[in-house]
Amino acid sequence: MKASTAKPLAVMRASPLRGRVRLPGDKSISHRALIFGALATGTTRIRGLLQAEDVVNTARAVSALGAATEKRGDVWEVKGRGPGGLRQPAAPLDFGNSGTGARLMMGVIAGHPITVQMTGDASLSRRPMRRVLGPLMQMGLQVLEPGKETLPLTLRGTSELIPIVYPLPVPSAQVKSAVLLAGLHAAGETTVIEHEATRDHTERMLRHFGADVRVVEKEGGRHITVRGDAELAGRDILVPGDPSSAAFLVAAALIVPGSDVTIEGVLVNPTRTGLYTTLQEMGGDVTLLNEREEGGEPIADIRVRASEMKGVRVPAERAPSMIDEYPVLAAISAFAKGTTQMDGLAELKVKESDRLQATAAGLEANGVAVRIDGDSLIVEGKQRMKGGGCVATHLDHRIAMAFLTAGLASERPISVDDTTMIATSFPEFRGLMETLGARYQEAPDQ
Ligand SMILES: O=C(O)C1=C[C@@H](OP(=O)(O)O)[C@@H](O)[C@H](O)C1
Ligand SMILES: C=C(OP(=O)(O)O)C(=O)O
Repeated sequence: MKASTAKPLAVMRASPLRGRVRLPGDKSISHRALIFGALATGTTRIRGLLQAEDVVNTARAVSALGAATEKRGDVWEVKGRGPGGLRQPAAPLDFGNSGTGARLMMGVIAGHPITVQMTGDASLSRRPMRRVLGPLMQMGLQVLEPGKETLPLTLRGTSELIPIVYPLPVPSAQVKSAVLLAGLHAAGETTVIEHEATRDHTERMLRHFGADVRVVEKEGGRHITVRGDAELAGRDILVPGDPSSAAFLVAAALIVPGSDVTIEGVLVNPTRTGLYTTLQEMGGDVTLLNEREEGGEPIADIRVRASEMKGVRVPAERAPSMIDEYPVLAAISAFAKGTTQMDGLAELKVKESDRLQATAAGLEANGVAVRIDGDSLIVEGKQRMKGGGCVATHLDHRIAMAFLTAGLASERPISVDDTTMIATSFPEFRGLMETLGARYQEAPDQ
């Protein structure tokens, strides 16, 4: 039996998707704008902040730490506390479903002499925190439940953090960012070394706030250094449209015959655009128009038209630049001609669900030949998807949206067992898809 709060949904076939839309703000940038604003001296004004549950939880957390956040019209204001100025919260901080919120805030808490209990939902409470706690403990953070590596956790920070040089053992922007945020409060220079480029919004935005961030490419790695006497100054931030949310609209337009959709103002930072490169290689008619820069990030309008696609091999080194897009890429690979092989997907196993398993199971339930081989996912594209299956979403928004996208072109309707998690990243998903021509229908509880 499913929990009674689950909201199953079925996809009805779509007429051609057409129109121009603008998407809500990027989730990664939204979290960072709130957090950096809280650390800065003065007020930060954020336009285009994503108003989804993950980001709302981060806003609540920074408020509970003393940095008041307030919405005035379409601008979010954060009253920064200045260096070392966050205070002990009166209650545990609940990060809900959000790995980014929880892990980045661990880096912030590490540098303040406060004791903080952190909690999350069932999905977040299963996700590995050692990857962040390890380096932060080297710097001086204490975990009051020794040996425990999952939420809930109680952390005690210090105003005397020790700077470190930390080679990232996994390609994770969350780990990189947590260590750099702690480094802002350490005595001296903290360096993170990454061998695979992960999203660089922390580096870009810290500079925008006035921090001294140096990036040096050497010995095949990026050495990112921050100085610990940083004093950030409150800034204006404009959050571009989220390319990870745009992915569902782009994928839908590619597979529904006759579609022609333009999505305006999408972030096209090269550390985020692996999916778009891949879709172009598959023969997808995806064009970036009107490329420009806004608020230190590259953005563009994305035009996409329904296309016949062919299977490709997606190299492992591309994974960090499209890590959240594999469920939807795998789902629409079924509509391509031939095999699509996606390599280097180990990190997919530790997201909101084990996305490697959940994606493969969802495809199988809908008549697609798929297999997992080590860290690779291999989908046999037959230019069609039978459909008719119900997909188990495991508290994972991207699994839900991936199959609510594929179902727009499947032969029989696809349903998902729960849609509530979509609100964590993209509450407007259904409304926007319907504006373009998609149709969904509440499905009976499974
Ligand atoms: O830093 C970020 O904003 C994010 C980094 C990625 O996670 P990892 O750092 O675990 O790869 C990504 O999956 C997540 O959606 C957002
Ligand atoms: C992995 C994701 O987010 P987070 O790690 O912040 O929960 C995601 O949005 O796909």
